[in-house]
Amino acid sequence: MIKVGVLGARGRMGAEVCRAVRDADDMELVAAVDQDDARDPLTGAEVVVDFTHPDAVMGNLEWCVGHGLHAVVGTTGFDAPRLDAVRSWLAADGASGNVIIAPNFGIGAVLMMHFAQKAAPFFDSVEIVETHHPKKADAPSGTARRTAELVAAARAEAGRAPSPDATTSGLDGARGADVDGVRVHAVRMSGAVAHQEVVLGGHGELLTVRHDSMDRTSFMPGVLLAVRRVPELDRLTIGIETLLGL
Ligand SMILES: NC(=O)C1=CN([C@@H]2O[C@H](COP(=O)(O)OP(=O)(O)OC[C@H]3O[C@@H](n4cnc5c(N)ncnc54)[C@H](O)[C@@H]3O)[C@@H](O)[C@H]2O)C=CC1
Ligand SMILES: O=C(O)C1=N[C@H](C(=O)O)C[C@H](O)C1
Repeated sequence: MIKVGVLGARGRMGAEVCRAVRDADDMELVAAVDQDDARDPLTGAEVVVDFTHPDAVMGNLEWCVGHGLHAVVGTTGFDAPRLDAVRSWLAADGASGNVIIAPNFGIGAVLMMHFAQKAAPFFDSVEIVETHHPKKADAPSGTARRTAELVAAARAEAGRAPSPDATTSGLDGARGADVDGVRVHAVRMSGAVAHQEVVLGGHGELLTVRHDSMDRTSFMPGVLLAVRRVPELDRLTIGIETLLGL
């Protein structure tokens, strides 16, 4: 049995993870911790899953690495300096745990990102529209940021010029956020869970790659896969693509 602890256990995702771990035949939920709870019960876990808040996750992760625990992190808000900090903790003398940080654990969402990355070099234009529930703290979503980075890298490698855009005047924000030269638009909508469209445009045609998470159970197969595999990974892994053989 894999002993699992959950950080953010009373949140939307954390509560779903607790359910999924309890239902898994090969896992045991040994600690369910939320804000202001002591972290000590997590020391009985082999793998800690974090779905908390971008402001909280770095402190949690440093603590997990310092205690030799493997960590599966779904919390968003990771940029290059944050990832460098995690790498430095993992490289410290005596550090023994591995960490996987994934902006999206939905299998369909990972495939959507992969398909967008594959398509990106073939089109003149690409923009991303993400739609989430209005209680989401960060914008754009971690998934949209990561998709933009992957799409931008694929286009740069193929020698693609930036998406054409003749805008010379406009209201702030009208053209979305610029992530590595890719425009990202964030919609916050009651009734939504997590949705993303990558729109690609070329000669007389548009291709839309779309994914919808209708329910937070959509993330659980990916979370459980990461919990099972994190002990055999090499220090820091970004995304679950490699776990899926992509
Ligand atoms: N990677 C993925 O597939 C997914 C990632 N997310 C991300 O997960 C994060 C959480 O999302 P939700 O569950 O919707 O948020 P939420 O607000 O419902 O839950 C967060 C929970 O974390 C707790 N918390 C805050 N600080 C804490 C701390 N220092 N220690 C322990 N618990 C703490 C809060 O009290 C709350 O119960 C967000 O960053 C979100 O973007 C959400 C869905 C899927
Ligand atoms: O906050 C959410 O809900 C989600 N967050 C992640 C993100 O920011 O990409 C993953 C998914 O989109 C749901």
